[in-house]
Amino acid sequence: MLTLEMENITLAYGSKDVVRNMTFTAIPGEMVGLVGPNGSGKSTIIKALCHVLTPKRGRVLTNGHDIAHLSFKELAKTISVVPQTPVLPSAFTAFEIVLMGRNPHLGMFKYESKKDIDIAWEAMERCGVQQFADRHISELSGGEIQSVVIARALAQETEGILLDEPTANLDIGRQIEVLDLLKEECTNRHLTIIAAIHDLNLAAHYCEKLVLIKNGELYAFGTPRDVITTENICNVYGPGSYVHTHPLSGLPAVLPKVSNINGGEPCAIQGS
Ligand SMILES: Nc1ncnc2c1ncn2[C@@H]1O[C@H](COP(=O)(O)OP(=O)(O)OP(=O)(O)O)[C@@H](O)[C@H]1O
Repeated sequence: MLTLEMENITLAYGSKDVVRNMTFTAIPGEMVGLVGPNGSGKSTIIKALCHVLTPKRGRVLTNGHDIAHLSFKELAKTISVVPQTPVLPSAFTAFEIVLMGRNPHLGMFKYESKKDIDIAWEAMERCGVQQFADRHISELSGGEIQSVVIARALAQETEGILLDEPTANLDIGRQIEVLDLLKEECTNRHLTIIAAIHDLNLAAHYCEKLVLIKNGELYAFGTPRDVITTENICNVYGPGSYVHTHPLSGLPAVLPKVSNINGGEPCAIQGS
């Protein structure tokens, strides 16, 4: 089981700090959503959590150990990553891409065993992409590729999964399928999942905790009910939306304010 912590992290590109003093913790069985406007630092945080980017200050801890001291292989056995724009070899089939998830588990100069092949195939079935197994990755749509890369992360069998906009290229039906699957994996296998998610309503529905980021700084951290309030959302994203309570789930739901465009008056603000 994996506890993943950011401890007072500052992240920079060159001399420019883009994330400052970021602290939060994700625990097993919890999905944590990174939410915030474009350019607020979500992808940069994901990069630091998988040690692609070294912090200027602060530490990333896996079960209390500084991630900087883990070997590449140890890290790959602990955390898998679904990037926003995966760079994949176009000549590979979808199955070969998913099988790559087994690489950290192979010995030196060893090929995949039948067990590795079974695990990769099962991950494809769980993600509903088995029908693409023999197709080259260059022949798949953006949404199909995204699902294949999620299958690769599951095949890696790590206790932590980081996802940068996992539903960005998916239609609403697939968004729900993918988030249902991640939620089920998270709950049943006690995984620790951190995902950058733009859609605040999906984030509120699926995540136990949210990290709300404004200009690279932590604006709020807590449950969706604590974090998604009209006041917080307007302060971070601007005044165009309001938060009401979803009639079925009781969770916060974000809608545009009624504007003069469709003849209405701005709505009274609720739930702040
Ligand atoms: N490689 C880079 N070099 C320099 N600056 C960068 C680099 N990558 C990102 N940035 C800058 O860092 C800031 C944070 O970017 P980041 O991609 O983390 O934001 P984000 O919240 O993921 O945005 P989005 O929601 O648009 O994907 C932005 O100002 C961006 O321009």
